[in-house]
Amino acid sequence: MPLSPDPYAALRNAAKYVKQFRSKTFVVKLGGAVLSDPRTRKTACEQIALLWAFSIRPVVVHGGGPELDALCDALHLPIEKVAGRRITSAPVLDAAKMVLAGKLHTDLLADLQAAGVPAVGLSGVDAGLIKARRRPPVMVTEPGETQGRMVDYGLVGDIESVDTRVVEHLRSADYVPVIAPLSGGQDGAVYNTNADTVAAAIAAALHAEKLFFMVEVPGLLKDVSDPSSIISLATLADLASLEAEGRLTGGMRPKAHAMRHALVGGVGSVHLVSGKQSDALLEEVFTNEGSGTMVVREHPVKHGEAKG
Ligand SMILES: Nc1ncnc2c1ncn2[C@@H]1O[C@H](COP(=O)(O)OP(=O)(O)O)[C@@H](O)[C@H]1O
Ligand SMILES: CC(=O)N[C@@H](CCC(=O)OP(=O)(O)O)C(=O)O
Repeated sequence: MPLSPDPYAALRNAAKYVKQFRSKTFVVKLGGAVLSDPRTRKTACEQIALLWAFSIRPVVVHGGGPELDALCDALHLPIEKVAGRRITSAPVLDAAKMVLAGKLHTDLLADLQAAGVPAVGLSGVDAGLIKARRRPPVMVTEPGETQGRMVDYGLVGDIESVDTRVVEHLRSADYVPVIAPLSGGQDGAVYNTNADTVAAAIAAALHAEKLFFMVEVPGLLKDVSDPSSIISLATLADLASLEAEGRLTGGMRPKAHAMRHALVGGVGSVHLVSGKQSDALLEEVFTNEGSGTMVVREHPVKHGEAKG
């Protein structure tokens, strides 16, 4: 529901949340679908700028899957994803570096800067921020399949540790870190790591108040083909049921895993909001009803309590 049409009532209501979230850390993960359209990217940056203006401390993590698909296509490299994660050969990893720590990353920094956010770009490789090891071949069962199959993801990194010192250093000087989903391994290795996984690990390591995923859809859907089937509030148990029923497919699978990781790791709540609908992030933060899906560990918000 949008803000109240009475501007003073809206202001009073929003002020409650501004006070509650002042100095709190919000990790905002921008998905590829939001980033690949310059208009939605700009709108997302403007919303992040408003959080920043209200003394909320954002840390941005970005994806870039669709832009990487486009480069792989142009370079005649195969695009293979299993359970929402990319099989990454050496040439695909090179393409990932070009997109995720190159063009897309720089364009996002420029938009954040234009919106008034003092953004500084990093990847997980910088100052050992994200250390990973190569994912060994794993058994994966896709929704609808009865039997799993062994998948070798190639140069995909499973996160082993997060060293937030460089992030804290930037934040202590009032910069906003913007993190690309690459990770560093032993002996100078670089790995491709899913951006949802990175966002969850960063949010947990920073003890973030909230983690937001800005996505193409309005929120978590009971039926992915029906945008009106949005679930406003879910617990981890609800998420597990949806997964068991095969209702989470494609990119929502690593996201579900990431949500679980963040909440178990101590993040207060995880939110899935539209990156396409203007102001959906602000609505989720500053209104009682919110706009998307709020996921909490176990206890549903008490009846009548606000979502914000
Ligand atoms: N139950 C579900 N609810 C919402 N989205 C879902 C669901 N199951 C699958 N999806 C898909 O997951 C997508 C989000 O994952 P992904 O494409 O990886 O996002 P991004 O790269 O933008 O972070 C949605 O756009 C939607 O197509
Ligand atoms: C291992 C793996 O899947 N890495 C992802 C990294 C980018 C990403 O996660 O982008 P989105 O958030 O837009 O999906 C990839 O190569 O697509």
